[in-house]
Amino acid sequence: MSVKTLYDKLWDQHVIRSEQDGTALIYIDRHLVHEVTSPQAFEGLRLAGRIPYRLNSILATPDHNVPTSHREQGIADPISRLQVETLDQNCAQFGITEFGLNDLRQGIVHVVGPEQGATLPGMTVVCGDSHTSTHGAFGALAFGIGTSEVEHVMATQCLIQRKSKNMLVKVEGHVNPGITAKDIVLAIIGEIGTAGGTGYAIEFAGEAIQALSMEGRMTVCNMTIEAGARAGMIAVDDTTINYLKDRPFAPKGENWDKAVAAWRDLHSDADAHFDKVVVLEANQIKPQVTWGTSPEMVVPVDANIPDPTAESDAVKRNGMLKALKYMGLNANQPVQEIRLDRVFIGSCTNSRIEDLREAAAAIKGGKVSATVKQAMVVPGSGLVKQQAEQEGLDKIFVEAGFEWRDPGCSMCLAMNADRLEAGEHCASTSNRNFEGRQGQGGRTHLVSPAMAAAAAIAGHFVDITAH
Ligand SMILES: CC(C)[C@H](C(=O)O)[C@@H](O)C(=O)O
Ligand code: SF4
Repeated sequence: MSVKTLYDKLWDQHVIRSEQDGTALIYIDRHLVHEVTSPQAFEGLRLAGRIPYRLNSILATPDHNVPTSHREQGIADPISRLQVETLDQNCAQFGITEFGLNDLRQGIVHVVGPEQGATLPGMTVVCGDSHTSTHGAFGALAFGIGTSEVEHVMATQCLIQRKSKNMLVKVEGHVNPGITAKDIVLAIIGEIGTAGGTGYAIEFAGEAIQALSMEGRMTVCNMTIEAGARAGMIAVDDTTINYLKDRPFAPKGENWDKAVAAWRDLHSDADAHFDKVVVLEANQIKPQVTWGTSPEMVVPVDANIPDPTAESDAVKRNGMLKALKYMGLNANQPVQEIRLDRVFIGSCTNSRIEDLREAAAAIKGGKVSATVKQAMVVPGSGLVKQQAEQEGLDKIFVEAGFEWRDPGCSMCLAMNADRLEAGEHCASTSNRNFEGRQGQGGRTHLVSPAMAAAAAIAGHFVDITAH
């Protein structure tokens, strides 16, 4: 038997046909759908008189355009309302399972899929959304697709792809207390850059990755796309299997046992070849804060903002100057001096139960600083929200002065009512800090949930690992 990487195995198990020119037709097991990238796909099906090939492979939920408060009043913005209603109508017409706005199971599609056990090891998982890489945490081949591909998958259950190269990112040893999956992935992106993974499928491995919970692994794989790779993945182990047991969509009884036996092979073989290998030492990773307008513009919280004059590459130097201008920051300024106007804890990167526990723990009885206009916590799904309330986390947040919202993408991107005003600085647990991402002129700093919560209390960034 030939020696394979995890990616090779997943690929080989799904290829239907390969062509001489490198293109291949692959089979898709799971198709997740949200309201933004599906309307034209459904319209295309209708116009061609087609129906979805395998209905039970599809799971839909609205997330980007949903309001995160006063849901009983419906959706005020007409464009958002139309998007969400269109998804409802399409799902009803084609017979697709949808967790609608008022369903307890509704939430961000990348939180909902795994939570339901709809994302399983060994699957190919697609969604018209770049953060589909999240699902690779389960030893699945998961990647985002465009709207025309959404239609193609619905009609045929297949997709035309080219195989990527193999890249291994190994995080060796153990992280220090207070360092989370978010810090690990930001440090990786700081190291390899936002184009570092272009053309590769990345496998994350090493002791520090194995030590992560499924929530943490999802945070890491979620940001693979920010490192330039469409798919990121982590080998299956007991953590994966224990997480999935008894989830609604997971196999049961004898089928579960058979599935687990097959899943145990979902790891790279000992001598598997990777085209590129990057190694990080976990104990060198500090709490990370982005200072610029790209996730690679990241530094440890105890550092100063980099000085463009020290950068020899002219393209990079100009990028840094432009970012500093947009962010209203100066070279060499200590990161901990950055004052925050808003704090957002949520998004498909960091809105799972463990993230909320970490954020609540970092509050330590404090109150949101008077200089912070708004601090909000947006759970990733209705079920995460319910779990958090059962644990009393909502009370910790509300007593400290945070707003406790309903699930959705919320302030991760300005596609709903939650957004930044021009010039505002936001400590955000999301994954993108591009210009205008959280609202026109808004300034995003990507951090972990614990770092965001601590910054809300202090009014500026603080090193949560300092004694
Ligand atoms: C709206 C959607 C297509 C988009 C994506 O693909 O990622 C969004 O989720 C984002 O995070 O920018
Ligand atoms: S939470 Fe943010 S990153 Fe995730 S799917 Fe929604 S908009 Fe995209």
